Amino acid sequence: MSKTAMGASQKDFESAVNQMKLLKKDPGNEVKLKLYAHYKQATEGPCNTPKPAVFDLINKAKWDAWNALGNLPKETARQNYVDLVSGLSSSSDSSSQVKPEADRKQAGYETLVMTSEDGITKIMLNRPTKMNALTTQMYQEIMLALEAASKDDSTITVLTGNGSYFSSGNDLTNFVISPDELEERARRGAILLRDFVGCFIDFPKPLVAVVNGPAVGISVTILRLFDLVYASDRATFHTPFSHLGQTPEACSSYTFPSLMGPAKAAEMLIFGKKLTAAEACARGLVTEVFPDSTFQKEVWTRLKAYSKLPRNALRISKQMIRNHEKEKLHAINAEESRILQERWQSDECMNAIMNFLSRKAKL
Ligand SMILES: CCCC/C=C/CC(=O)SCCNC(=O)CCNC(=O)[C@H](O)C(C)(C)COP(=O)(O)OP(=O)(O)OC[C@H]1O[C@@H](n2cnc3c(N)ncnc32)[C@H](O)[C@@H]1OP(=O)(O)O
Repeated sequence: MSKTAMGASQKDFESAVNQMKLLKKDPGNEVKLKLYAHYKQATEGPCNTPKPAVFDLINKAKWDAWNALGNLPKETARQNYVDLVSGLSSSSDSSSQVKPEADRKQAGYETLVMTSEDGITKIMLNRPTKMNALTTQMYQEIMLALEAASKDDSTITVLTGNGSYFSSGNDLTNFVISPDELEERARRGAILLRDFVGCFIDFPKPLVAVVNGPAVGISVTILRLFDLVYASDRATFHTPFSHLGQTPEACSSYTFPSLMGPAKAAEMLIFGKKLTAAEACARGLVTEVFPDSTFQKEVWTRLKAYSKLPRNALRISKQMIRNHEKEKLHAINAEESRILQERWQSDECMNAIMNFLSRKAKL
C-alpha cells in the first residue's frame, strides 16, 4: 500500500482493517497491542476511557498501549496502522508458501540467527531491542535449532545473544492474556518449559554458552546444563524469581545447591541476589571470564581450537559426564514446571508482571 503526501486515506485504512481479519498467522501480543493502540487513536483520538483495574491484565495492557500514544494525530495513527498491516501481510505472504521442513529448519528462524562454520554451530538470540527476552516463538525456535544442531556435522554448539544482553529471560508479555485464558495458558507454558529444558538435558554434543552481557531468569538457570560457560566481564547473573512471584526452573532447584552449596544457591534463587561475572565464576556457574574488549576474539579463538578435537571423543566424554544425572534432571524438570504452572496463576505473579508492564518495577 503506497503512502501519499497526505498519509494513508480513509479507504487505505479501511482496507488495512479488512486485511487484518484475513491474516493467517498470529502476529504476537506486542504487534497486536500496537495495532490496537493505533486503531483506537485513528478512530477515536487520544485515549479517553478510564484506566482498567489492575487485575484486568489484557484490558490494562491495551489501555496502556493506547494511552502511550498521547496526542498523536489521527492521520499519523492511521498511516502507522496501514504500515504495520502492510508489513505483516507481506511477511505472511512470503511465509504462506509451504516450504519443505528441512528448509524451514535451516533458514526459517525469525527470532534467531543460526550459522555453522569451522565445526561450530552458533545459535544467536536475535531480539536485541528487547534484550533478547524469550517469547513462546523463541523457545520453540531454540528447540528446533538444537534439534538441527544435534544432527549436523558440527563438533560444538554455541548459544549467545545479539546486542548488549545475553537474555533478559522469559518475555513478560507472554503473560498478557485475559483472566479466562490463564489456566490453559499456564498449562501450555508448563509443557513448553518442560520440553525446552528437556532439550538441554538431552543435548548430545558439547554445548557452550557465550554470555555476551547480562543474563536474567531462565537464561541464568539453564547455564548449569551447558558444558562450558564463557562470560564477558560486563555480564551479570540475576534470578529474581521471588520478586516475580515465581520459583526456580531449568533444574536449578537441584543443580545450583549441588554446584555452589545451599546457602549460596538460596541467596540467588530465593532472594534474587545479582552476581557479577567474577562472582558467578567463583561459584562454578561460569567457566571463565574475559574482558569485554577482547571477549569475542578470545572466546572464538578458543572455540575454533576446541572444534578441531576429535568429534566423537568429545561427544562421548560429554555424555559420560552427563548421563549419570539425566533421569533425575528430567524428574526435577517436570516437578519445577508443575509448580510454576500453579505460580503463574497466583496473584503474586500477576501483580509482579503488571508492575513491570506498567513500568513500576524494573530489576
Ligand atoms: C514458558 C517458559 C517460562 C520460563 C520462565 C522463566 C522465568 C524467568 O525468566 S524470570 C525473568 C523475567 N525477566 C525479567 O523480569 C526482566 C524484566 N526486564 C527488566 O527488568 C529490564 O527490562 C532489564 C533490567 C532487563 C533491562 O532494563 P533496561 O532499562 O536496560 O532496558 P528496558 O528499557 O527495560 O528494555 C528494553 C526493551 O526490552 C523490553 N524487555 C526487556 N526485558 C523484557 C522481558 N523479560 N520481557 C518483556 N520485555 C522485556 C522492555 O520492555 C523494553 O521494551 P520497550 O522498548 O518496548 O519498552
